[in-house]
Amino acid sequence: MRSTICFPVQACAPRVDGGPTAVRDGEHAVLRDGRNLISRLRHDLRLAIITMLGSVTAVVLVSFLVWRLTRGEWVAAAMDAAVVVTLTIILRRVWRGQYTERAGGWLVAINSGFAGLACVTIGAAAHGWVYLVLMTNFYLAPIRVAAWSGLGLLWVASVTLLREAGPHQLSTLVTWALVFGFAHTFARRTRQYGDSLELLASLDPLTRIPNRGMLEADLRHAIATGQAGRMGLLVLDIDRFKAVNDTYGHAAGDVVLIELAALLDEELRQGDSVYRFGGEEFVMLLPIGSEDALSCAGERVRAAVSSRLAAPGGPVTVAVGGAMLSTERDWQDWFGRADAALYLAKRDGGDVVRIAKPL
Ligand SMILES: Nc1nc2c(ncn2[C@@H]2O[C@H](COP(=O)(O)OP(=O)(O)OP(=O)(O)O)[C@@H](O)[C@H]2O)c(=O)[nH]1
Repeated sequence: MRSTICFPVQACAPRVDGGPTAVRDGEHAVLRDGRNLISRLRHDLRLAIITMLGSVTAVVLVSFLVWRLTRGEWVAAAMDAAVVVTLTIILRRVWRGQYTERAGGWLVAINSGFAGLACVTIGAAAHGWVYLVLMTNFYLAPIRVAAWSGLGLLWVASVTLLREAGPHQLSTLVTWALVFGFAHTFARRTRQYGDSLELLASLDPLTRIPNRGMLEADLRHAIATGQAGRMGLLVLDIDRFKAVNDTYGHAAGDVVLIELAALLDEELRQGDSVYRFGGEEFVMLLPIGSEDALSCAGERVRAAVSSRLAAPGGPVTVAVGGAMLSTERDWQDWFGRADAALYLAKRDGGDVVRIAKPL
């Protein structure tokens, strides 16, 4: 099956004239930013927790600040003000989509520091905050940062708690430790599930090789890192594959696809990658220096397939189209050149390699 490449729709240029329309555009932009933020808050748990904790901490600190000002405690008031300003900067950056992880780390440090300070200054009244901070730290920052901050807080809080020894203090200490342990385990499990999901999302379920999403990401990366003249792309399409399905059944077709993926995987050299683009079309991305070298690589793979791969009815062959990365800025343009070369290989009867001319 030939691939269909979708090109992005050209974005409309924004209006630059003044007057009432510009004011309305400004209002629309504010509304749009607001809607974007709400949608991101719905989908990004860490962003939602940073927003909730950051806002609540800022509001609580502002009330402390006012209280300290009325009592003339200037140094403490200045410290509160500094933390409120820091929190506001973090929240603004996070809402604009910048530094979520770093901001989370700062928030973890601020929250743990303040919870520890509160234990030292107001004692038992701050114990509820210790639970909250121990738990939320793991949603805000990388596990290691959260764990060390949590251990620091546990240490400070325990020292203040054990000034008076008794069953109440022991019970509080044990429940803090348990909350910390559960939050740590839960965060590790969640990260493992996240990693497995990411892996599943990047692999083709039938052939277990990287899928089209991975290919697009790698093509974009090659373009972004300036690999022009140093990266080549081969697009392979099985010849008359429909006949295999129609004659021997879909399951036999699936076996051919799996075996082809395994064979291409075996043919990879250092730095090469293979992907299933879709249907019976596969792609190889190779660090390679010229059209001639790309043609040789395509020929080697084509010959390997025709000599080693068989369907129930006989040998399987592939048509191969290739293109070196040139001045393209979009992966679709690069892929489009290789796909046009593949079209020529198909037109010439398949089981051949055609490489796109240099731009
Ligand atoms: N078994 C199986 N078949 C698939 C899969 N994906 C696509 N196909 C089949 O691939 C075939 C593609 O048919 P065509 O586009 O006509 O391609 P072709 O028969 O190889 O013809 P040429 O490319 O012109 O040589 C169709 O029969 C699809 O059903 C899959 O995952 N498993």
